[in-house]
Amino acid sequence: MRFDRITMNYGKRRTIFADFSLELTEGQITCVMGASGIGKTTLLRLALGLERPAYGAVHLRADACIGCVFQEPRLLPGKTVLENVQWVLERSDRPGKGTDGKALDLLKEAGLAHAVSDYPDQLSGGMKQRVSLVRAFVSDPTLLIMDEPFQSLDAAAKKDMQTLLLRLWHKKKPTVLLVTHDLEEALALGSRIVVLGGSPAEIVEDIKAAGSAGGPQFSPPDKLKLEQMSGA
Ligand SMILES: Nc1ncnc2c1ncn2[C@@H]1O[C@H](COP(=O)(O)OP(=O)(O)OP(=O)(O)O)[C@@H](O)[C@H]1O
Repeated sequence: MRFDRITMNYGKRRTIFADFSLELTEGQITCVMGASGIGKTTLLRLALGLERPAYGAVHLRADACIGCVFQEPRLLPGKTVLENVQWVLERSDRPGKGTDGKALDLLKEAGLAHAVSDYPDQLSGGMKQRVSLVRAFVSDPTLLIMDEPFQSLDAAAKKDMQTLLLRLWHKKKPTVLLVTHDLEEALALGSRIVVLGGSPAEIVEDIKAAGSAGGPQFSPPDKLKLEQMSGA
C-alpha cells in the first residue's frame, strides 16, 4: 500500500496532510504513532477508501484483500462467535469459503474453543476482541488495518492479544498498518515505527523496530526520545 503525495482537508478548516507520502513495507507490521488529533485515523480512513484525498492517490495491489480491526470489536450481536467468523468467510471469495473447519481452527487457536456457541453479550471485552482478530485473519487478508485495537483492554489482556496477533500474523505475514498510542506496543509488534508530527502531519521519525522482524533494540534514551516525539 502506498500513500502517494496525499493532500487531505476536512472542509476548509484544516489541512491534515499536505503532499504526504508513505509506502508500507510488504509483509511487515508498520506501527503509526503521533499526538492525538494529528491524523492517524484519517490515514486509516484514506487507506480504506472512506475518505478521498483532495490531491494524490492511495495505491493498493490489484489483488489486495483487506482486513480490519477497530478499537471496539463490532461483532454482530445476533450471531454466535462461530457465526460471526463464518459470516466473513461466506462473504469472501478467498480460500476457506463454505468450510467450518478454518473458522473453528482459528477460534481454537485463539483460546475460544469453549465459546464458539456463545453470543457476543456473553463474552468479556478481551474475548470479543479475540473474535474480531480471528475474524480479520480468517480470510487471509494481504493487508490488515488496525486502529488502536487493544486500547480498551487491561495490561494482561493487551499482552495476550499482542502475542495472539503475532502468532496469527506469522502464518502468512500480511502487510499490517497499525495505529497505536502505546510505545511499548509499537516496540513489541512493529517491524517499523512511523511517527507523525506537525500540522499538516509529516513523518518525523521512521525507524526499524525489534518487534515482529527482529530489528534493533532501543536504549532507554532512544525510547524516551520516541516517547516524546510520538506523544505516547
Ligand atoms: N469528519 C471530520 N470532520 C472534521 N474534522 C475532522 C473529522 N474527523 C477528524 N477531524 C479532525 O481531523 C484531525 C485529525 O483527526 P484524526 O481522528 O485523524 O486524528 P488522530 O491522530 O487519529 O487522533 P486520536 O489519536 O485522538 O484518535 C483532528 O483535528 C480532528 O478533529
